[in-house]
Amino acid sequence: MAISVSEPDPGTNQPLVLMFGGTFDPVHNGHLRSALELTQVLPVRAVHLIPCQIPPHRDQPGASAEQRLAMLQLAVKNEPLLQADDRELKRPGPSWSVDTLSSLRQQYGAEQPLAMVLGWDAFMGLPDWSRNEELLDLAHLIVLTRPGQMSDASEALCGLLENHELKPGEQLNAVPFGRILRLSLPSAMQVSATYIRRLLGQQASARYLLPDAVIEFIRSHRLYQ
Ligand SMILES: Nc1ncnc2c1ncn2[C@@H]1O[C@H](COP(=O)(O)OP(=O)(O)OP(=O)(O)O)[C@@H](O)[C@H]1O
Ligand SMILES: O=C(O)c1ccc[n+]([C@@H]2O[C@H](COP(=O)([O-])O)[C@@H](O)[C@H]2O)c1
Repeated sequence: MAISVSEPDPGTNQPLVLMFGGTFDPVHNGHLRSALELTQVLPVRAVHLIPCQIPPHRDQPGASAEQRLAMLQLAVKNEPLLQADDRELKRPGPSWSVDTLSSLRQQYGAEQPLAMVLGWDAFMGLPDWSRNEELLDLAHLIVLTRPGQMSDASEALCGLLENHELKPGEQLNAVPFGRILRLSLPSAMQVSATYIRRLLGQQASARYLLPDAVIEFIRSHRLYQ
């Protein structure tokens, strides 16, 4: 994986805009609690939760794109900083994150500190992502770590961390892009959508792992049976 060489100009210390992408099949409290806690531990003006259209990298989801978006909209209702964002659903073809970050960069301008949030598992796959060498020229990366989940990073990722990891005392929003922050949030959860789909497939309750409104949507649309 090539290392980004651009050095961002000092920014204006504006609060961050976060992109939190996912398949969200379905969205769950691991995603939601993380998104909310990010707004509590960092200066954040908006979190864009963005369901992908055609996952470039995995089996097709059990719920349609429209259903995954609808569940996300129900989940973030009444949380003003969390936005269900349908920009990847409006774009034909695979949802490459680099295109989504370009679109956010265009929307907010060159000076805006922008960060892509991803779990450690997703970060492990970064060397295979489309045009991955452009990502850190567009945004910061916030990598969420969970106890017990950390596998070793490849040589390419170790190199990337060495060159881009935020130094102690540095603020992520002091520059618009180009840094990596590893973060362990206070209530990191083990829950996954795979586990929820498995429970629902066995007619077992998934209550308290995702919002009741999302459970009701799943029930009324007979998803994941
Ligand atoms: N419990 C969790 N806490 C924090 N982040 C999570 C959690 N589960 C997934 N993520 C992260 O959220 C993003 C979207 O994940 P995704 O929609 O694939 O959910 P998932 O639970 O990992 O789904 P699946 O089990 O179907 O792979 C990814 O960056 C992933 O690493
Ligand atoms: O752009 C890519 O090549 C790419 C490859 C794999 C994953 N992603 C994005 O990473 C995010 C998390 O993916 P997932 O599989 O955990 O839902 C989601 O927004 C995907 O679109 C992006």
